[in-house]
Amino acid sequence: MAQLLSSSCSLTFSASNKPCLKPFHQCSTSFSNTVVCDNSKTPFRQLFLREQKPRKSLAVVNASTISTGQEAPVQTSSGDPFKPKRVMVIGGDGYCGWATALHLSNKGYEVAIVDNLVRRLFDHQLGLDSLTPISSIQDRIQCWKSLTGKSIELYIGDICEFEFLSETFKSYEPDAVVHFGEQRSAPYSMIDRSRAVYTQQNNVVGTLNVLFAIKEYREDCHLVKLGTMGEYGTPNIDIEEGYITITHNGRTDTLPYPKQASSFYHLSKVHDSHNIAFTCKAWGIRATDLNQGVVYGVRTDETAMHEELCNRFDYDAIFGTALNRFCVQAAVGHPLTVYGKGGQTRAFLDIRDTVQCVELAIANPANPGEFRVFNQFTEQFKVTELAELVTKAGEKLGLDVKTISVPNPRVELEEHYYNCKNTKLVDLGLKPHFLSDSLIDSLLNFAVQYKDRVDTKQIMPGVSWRKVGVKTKTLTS
Ligand SMILES: O=S([O-])[O-]
Repeated sequence: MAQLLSSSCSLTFSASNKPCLKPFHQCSTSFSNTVVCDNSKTPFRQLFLREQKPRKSLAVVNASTISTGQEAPVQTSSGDPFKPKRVMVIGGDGYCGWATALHLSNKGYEVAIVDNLVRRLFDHQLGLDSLTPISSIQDRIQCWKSLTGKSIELYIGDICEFEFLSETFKSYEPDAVVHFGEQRSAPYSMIDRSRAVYTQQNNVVGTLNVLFAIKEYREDCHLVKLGTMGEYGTPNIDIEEGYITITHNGRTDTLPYPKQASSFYHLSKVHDSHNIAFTCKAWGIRATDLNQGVVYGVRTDETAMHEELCNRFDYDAIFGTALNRFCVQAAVGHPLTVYGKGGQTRAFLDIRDTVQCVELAIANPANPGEFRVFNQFTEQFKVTELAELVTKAGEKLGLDVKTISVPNPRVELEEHYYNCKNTKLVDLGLKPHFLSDSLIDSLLNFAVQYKDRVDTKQIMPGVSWRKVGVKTKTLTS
């Protein structure tokens, strides 16, 4: 069984290859507006907390105010206009999930967070920590309520356990599910066999369970699923939004764009996409796959409202995303670590655009049976370009920023063609926050503010795509 909160960071996986998480939710006591389950046998004392839902209708973003490009208004299966109000955010305690849950709540949606808090557990297991101190999910939600008067319901549990998920669905009755609840790190999935198996089981089974829950209990519910631009790999042709029209031997068809994922994590997202596409066809599920680029930034309008709402900011080699990591490296005088030649081009977006994109997808739902794919990013950069931008911004602040090339732990092209389409979210009304000097300045200042919390041992890559083996690793560097 996993030894939680162990300072020696020893980690054991159960025979089923899952980090041992159970039992996170066994409800027993109910009082006032909260249902609490306390399993005090786990060192990580978990609460299953569900505020009783007020059934009053709230002002919601009106789908009809934003142009969808669709000819007929989106309808429920009974023919009424479909206006989502109740949104379930799976993975709502994570980096993108927390920012999204608050944003949707702020915009007038009723929001429930579903999370098993495993992301916090990964940090304990691997000896990592967010640059920013983050409050417990219970304190975060309480703080939001006292600042805004808005309630967010909370369901703690694992969506891979169908009984938990079905109870949650029946209780909350979502109109839309935003699914961030996956192991989201490529390096994590390449640490060892057990993490590779965990990533694919967790991600693929979790999504499959969500699809079954929608079919069984909420057939009009719109699934907004976080995919990744990494599903496409780096083909030597333009990357379209989900589909490509091909003429072959004189015949033409529009087909799913080829997938060339390059880690067990990215492959889990490819498998998800196939399962979702199939269930849209077979069962009439309505779904949007948001193939998201690399997210940077930390503040959104909502998380900036109070320090207890502060989002996590990962800078380590497992969960840290490129630009955020470079800013922390610059702040503490660690050279920026470019992997290999650094000519890898990727698609990027500001976390303020993540929350905007999800809101747009929800407000403009897919039709029943439709499997939409949106490429969710705003700009493309080479890794070396990002390093140059951070170097320049650092110099302005008086920081001495150096860049080094480290042996590339990944198997990937280090120089390649890359040109991706991203018009669908813009057509729905996305107003991008492009990467500007002022954003990099503020990220750098942010990193400087918290630099005493930086553990430089977390920075260098320790997970190799070629050396991944069957022996369970307790440390990654
Ligand atoms: O919270 S996450 O996505 O690292």
